[in-house]
Amino acid sequence: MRKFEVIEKYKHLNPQIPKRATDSSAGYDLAAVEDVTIQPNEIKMIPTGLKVQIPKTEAMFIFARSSIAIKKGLLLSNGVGVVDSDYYNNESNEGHIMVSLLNIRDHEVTIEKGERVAQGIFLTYQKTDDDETGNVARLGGFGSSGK
Ligand SMILES: O=c1ccn([C@H]2C[C@H](O)[C@@H](COP(=O)(O)OP(=O)(O)OP(=O)(O)O)O2)c(=O)[nH]1
Repeated sequence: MRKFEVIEKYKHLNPQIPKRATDSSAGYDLAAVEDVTIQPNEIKMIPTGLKVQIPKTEAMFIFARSSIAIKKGLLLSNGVGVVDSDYYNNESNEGHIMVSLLNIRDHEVTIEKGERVAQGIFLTYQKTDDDETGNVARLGGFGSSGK
């Protein structure tokens, strides 16, 4: 199953289900679910109001949209985001997909509700021959696996 869904507590804001721009576009455009203002040199997490079901053998990678960097001076602060399949419905934030942006301009920049800030691409990943991770389950959201 590969499917975007709305996070319960954001239903009233009516988040857009991501779409691809053309038939050959690889990325599903991810939009902000509410207005967010980012100060110079500040990193802000942009809520999408969405979660995503992903097959176990895949992850969704969050890549930049070129236009957001060129027009607004916003970069993905983490380079590329990785959304793991077991992030979906985790107990701390239900699997909320966030886009982490850094403002490199010398003035504040506002992202408006519905503005597309990044793109999600589904890719398969490989395991090493001697991988022994086994059945370790994710408990929470960001940073939880290292706690
Ligand atoms: O841009 C991002 C990056 C991550 N995530 C979510 C999905 C991912 O499954 C989870 C954990 O991300 P990651 O593994 O990159 O963070 P970590 O700092 O290594 O935390 P953890 O210990 O939870 O893996 O956070 C996002 O929503 N957006």
